[in-house]
Amino acid sequence: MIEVENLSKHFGSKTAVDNLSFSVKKGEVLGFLGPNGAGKSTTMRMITGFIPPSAGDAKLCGISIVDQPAEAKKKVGYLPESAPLYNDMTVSGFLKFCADIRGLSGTRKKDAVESAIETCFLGSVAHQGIETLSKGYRHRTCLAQSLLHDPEILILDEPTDGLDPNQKFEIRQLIKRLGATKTILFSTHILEEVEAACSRAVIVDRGRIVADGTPAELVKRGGGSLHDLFRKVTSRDTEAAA
Ligand SMILES: Nc1ncnc2c1ncn2[C@@H]1O[C@H](COP(=O)(O)OP(=O)(O)OP(=O)(O)O)[C@@H](O)[C@H]1O
Repeated sequence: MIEVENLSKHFGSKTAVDNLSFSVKKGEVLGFLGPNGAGKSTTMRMITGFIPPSAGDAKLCGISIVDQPAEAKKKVGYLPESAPLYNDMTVSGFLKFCADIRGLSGTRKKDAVESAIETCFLGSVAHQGIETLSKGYRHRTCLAQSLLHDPEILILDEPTDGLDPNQKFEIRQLIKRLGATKTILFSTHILEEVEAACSRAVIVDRGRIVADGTPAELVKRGGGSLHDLFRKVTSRDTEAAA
């Protein structure tokens, strides 16, 4: 479903992503882990076509994001790290606006907006201004926009970042539920999320893969602790920035 092939990104002399290759099979929920600055967001931005790779490619349902970006983007819903929202719109107004951009109209647009509102539990705030929403609802509104075109693939950049424990739980449950029908790649700093929501995880460090396996395999490799494995295979942020 997602095939990342020798993907690299250089910003000047800085190599953010270094010849990365991995694949995510249909129905997998892959956790994308790594310390700050490891290259997770940059990888996700390249896979979703927001920035061009310096080298390599990513295929979404077999379609190259480099050669056929418009077609490939149709296959994917993306929740960026700092998702843009229009504060002066209502939730449903914003989702209708995003549906327009996705090229949906008529009944398809109405159904898509209703379905995204229902899936993300936004019914009670659908007609409320985005600026008046709590962080959790704002977050779910961002997530809802990524679902409008019913993509086969979801790429979520730190979907639980900044949420309170109840909201984190809700988003994890939602990811698990969406994972029943979609292929999901999501980044997180919360290692417990791997066991709670993922069928597989990849740990990156300095733009390279340093571990890849099921949560059980990774825990075993860490001698019973995913935290221990993470500390063993990744560098401190002071080193990573060097
Ligand atoms: N536009 C840019 N210009 C220059 N350097 C960049 C740019 N975007 C990212 N970088 C650098 O690339 C490296 C990887 O950044 P990236 O945001 O992908 O890491 P990350 O794993 O997502 O980190 P975090 O967990 O903190 O979000 C970092 O050193 C970062 O400073």
